[in-house]
Amino acid sequence: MTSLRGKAQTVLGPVEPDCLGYTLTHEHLTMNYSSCFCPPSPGQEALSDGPFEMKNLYWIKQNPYSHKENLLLCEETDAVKEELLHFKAAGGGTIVENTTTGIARDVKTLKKLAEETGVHIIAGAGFYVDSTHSPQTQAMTVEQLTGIIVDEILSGADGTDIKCGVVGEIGCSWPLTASERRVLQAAAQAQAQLGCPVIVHPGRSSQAPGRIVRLLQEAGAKAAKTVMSHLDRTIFDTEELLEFAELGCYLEYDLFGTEFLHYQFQPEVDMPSDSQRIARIRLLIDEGYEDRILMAHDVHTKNRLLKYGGHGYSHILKNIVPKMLIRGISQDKIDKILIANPKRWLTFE
Ligand SMILES: CC(=O)NCCS(=O)(=O)O
Repeated sequence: MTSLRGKAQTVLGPVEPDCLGYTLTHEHLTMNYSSCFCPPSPGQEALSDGPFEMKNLYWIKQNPYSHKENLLLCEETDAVKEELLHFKAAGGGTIVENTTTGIARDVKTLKKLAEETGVHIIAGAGFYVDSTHSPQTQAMTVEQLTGIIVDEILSGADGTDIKCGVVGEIGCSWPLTASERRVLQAAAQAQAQLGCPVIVHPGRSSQAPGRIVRLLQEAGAKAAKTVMSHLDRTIFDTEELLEFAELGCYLEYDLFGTEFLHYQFQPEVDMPSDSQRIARIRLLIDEGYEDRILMAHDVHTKNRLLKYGGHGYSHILKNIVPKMLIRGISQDKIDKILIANPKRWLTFE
């Protein structure tokens, strides 16, 4: 328990959770994803190094991780600011910015964006996947990692006094590496000490989410303060999904707007469409999990921005909510998913 009890913590300081409003629980406003570059298919190297052009946009949409410039969301602060103003005009209130150590978190830029747009921005503490862990991170004990995470929440991140308000996204590969396991245990200890929200990026296996939640629980975390991200690309089987839901964590469908034929990180998986995501959410509501569902876009490459012909940060509010209503999901349930559930998760206990 800390003085943050009953509050949510934004990059501008603690706020009353009632003021958060419509909340996207998994986005990035500035990050560098070059560490996850996927070499292009033979013969496509020139496209990979080339600039954004109208005639390349479809290729970039299908191969987002093979276009080098596309991975540099950190270069687009002006465009992101404009988009945050659109998000606010569409009724948006809060964005949880999940960039952690390893993919170029920039809390100073987040603070400036919050000041200039009036959107509440909540920054993430902790570490991304193992391939981005520094040798120092790899060598740390759970206690040392816990100390860093707690400090990022209580004192400030990256040498600033700008404080994080969630732990994560904590990056996990499949299978989990030893360093990732220690980071998860540290996230759990930070949660036990501070009562803070935690959010996890699972490895690409349907077994990963369950393993992670159990590991967190064994290390002292509460499933009810934990979000499992990227379920859209991770659990496809209905029985497996409902079994996982029983563990009691938040179930996040956060790749809205991502529609492609070929999922570069895992070609054997068919990335669902937005309509299929809505159908999964409908199923979870029908099965009684409406208090556990969260939604977001996880914008993390340039091509997802309006500036590059993408869907932007307002896609859920402008396009997905109307479609959810058409599919029989009531406004009351939508408000649970986009307001009440994020608020409960983001409030420190
Ligand atoms: C930034 C990030 O981790 N995005 C997730 C991409 S994935 O394809 O869902 O793993």
